[in-house]
Amino acid sequence: MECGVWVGLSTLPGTGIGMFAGKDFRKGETLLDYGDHIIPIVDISSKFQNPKDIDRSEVSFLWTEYTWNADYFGMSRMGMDAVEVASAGFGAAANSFMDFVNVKEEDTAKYTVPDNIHRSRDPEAGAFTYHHSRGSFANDHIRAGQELFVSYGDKWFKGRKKLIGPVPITKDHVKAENLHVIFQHKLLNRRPKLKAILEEMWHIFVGDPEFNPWESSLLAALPEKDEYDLMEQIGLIELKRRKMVRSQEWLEEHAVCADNFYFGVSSIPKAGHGAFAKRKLKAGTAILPVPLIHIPDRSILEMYHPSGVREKNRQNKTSIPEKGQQLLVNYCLGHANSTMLLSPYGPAFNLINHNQTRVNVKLQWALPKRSNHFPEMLEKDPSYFSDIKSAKLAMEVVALRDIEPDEEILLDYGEEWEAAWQNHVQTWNPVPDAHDYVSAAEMNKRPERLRTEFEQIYDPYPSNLAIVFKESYEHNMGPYRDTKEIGHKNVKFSTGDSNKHTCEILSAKPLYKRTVYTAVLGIGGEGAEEMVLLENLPREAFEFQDRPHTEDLFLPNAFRHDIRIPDEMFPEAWKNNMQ
Ligand SMILES: C[S@@+](CC[C@H](N)C(=O)[O-])C[C@H]1O[C@@H](n2cnc3c(N)ncnc32)[C@H](O)[C@@H]1O
Repeated sequence: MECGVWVGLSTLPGTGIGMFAGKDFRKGETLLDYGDHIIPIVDISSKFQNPKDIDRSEVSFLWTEYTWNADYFGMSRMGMDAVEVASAGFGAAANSFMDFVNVKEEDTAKYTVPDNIHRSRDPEAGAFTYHHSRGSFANDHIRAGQELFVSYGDKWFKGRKKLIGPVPITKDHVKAENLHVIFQHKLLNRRPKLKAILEEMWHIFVGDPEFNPWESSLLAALPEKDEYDLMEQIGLIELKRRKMVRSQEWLEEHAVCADNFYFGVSSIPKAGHGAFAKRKLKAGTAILPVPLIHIPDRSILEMYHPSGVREKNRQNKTSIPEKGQQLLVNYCLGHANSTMLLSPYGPAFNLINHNQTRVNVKLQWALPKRSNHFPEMLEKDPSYFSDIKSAKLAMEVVALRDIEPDEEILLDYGEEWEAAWQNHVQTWNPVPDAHDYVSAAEMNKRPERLRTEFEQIYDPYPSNLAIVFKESYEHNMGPYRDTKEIGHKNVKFSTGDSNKHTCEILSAKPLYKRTVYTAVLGIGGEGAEEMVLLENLPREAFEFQDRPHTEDLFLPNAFRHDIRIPDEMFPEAWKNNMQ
């Protein structure tokens, strides 16, 4: 069967699912016809400051093991507190093995607002993410069957030794092989250089005060006992590489293809982006793996203003959600009678839209032989899942009928979702000031001259916008190096990004057929900032930024509803919330 990327059990024992190449890829080639869908999870840490949550001793949120820091995507300024990013697809579902990384993930995502959706007229505003298509590429020549490994970075593995044990990090395999050579051929053969070698070993084992053989990522890189002869012949790297390959037959039986779709704007007006069939898909076949992160208590996704949380902490009151729910809710699977939500973290599922008349796919629990799905979990109470620190559930998307190439993939999200959506559209009204709203992304495309602080008094920008100075500009160019420190002041807002600075435009003047600006920048951290006056700055040195909590996903009237799991497949044991 033709398939570029498969999802099945990883070749790394005990690590759940992995992703596999279904064909050869040249270095630089794109792995899938769609990138990761990017969903921000905002201010989630403020949940942990909530007395109600502290009472519950430990709040478990498994996504934190899979998310990315929003700094990578320039999204950290969205919230008041930390912003994490769910990068469903390679960013969350691929394993990492540092000496064998063969996939490069883009560190940016695309930003588009399809169908010109605007909060002044469209009930769809803020109901889906505008960040998408984070691509992944082969960073080496990849052969069919090889497991695909992304880089989590050495730091990630070092920080998780207690949780997952020692895992070899960068260069550990070369070091481990050298260690073996030293033992076998130099020390054991008692060559005259014994002293130097012993010193080297001493350094490796004893010189490092942190060294503990059971925690050593280097020793973890050594092969199994019966593999030493083979290592002698082909080397440790090649030995390991051969173990990270699945045959085509294995993949067809034990994995599900993740390469059946491409990305596009939905055929449903204003529904956002969608998934489209890349090839003919046969009725009754599993056409997409859906690995799931369990969220035993959906209240973790209630969203509120962090200052509101602090205020409530002081008064020792339980929290009342002030800002609705995280956008992630719209991408989760749930049931009316349960606090449990399941959040898909593999590729493409987050793109699938709802339709009841054109529905062509359904969900089913995954077959354990071709996923990381443990049916016994369906017998447990939701509270049991709080202590489960790795994903153990999976579904599959199954074609209900033959699906032709280019057809949009559509799922029935359930009666309750449909009713909630109809009600939302019928009762929706724009928020006050919606007509004035222009997003920073839109504003940054406009070529017009920036308004000075004085001009903004009588002709203000929409209140969601701030102008910031980009430090990257400072590094690249610099006709204005002539800076003057002019004092300190309290910051108006945090740019949420150490490379961007708050600024005020004092004046604009023409210089060699272009406009240049004089601006005061605030440089420094929280609280008081150092003020610096810069002159002759071009427009490229500035950008508009959305102030925290102003983007569409924070709209109090944005639609929020989980996708409903059909009654017939929802476990009785999970029904802890009978209304
Ligand atoms: C799982 S996402 C589907 C992908 C989404 N279109 C996107 O661009 O990210 C679910 C969200 O898509 C939108 N959506 C899906 N089906 C829709 C429909 N039939 N009509 C309107 N909006 C829809 C809603 O905003 C919903 O909350």
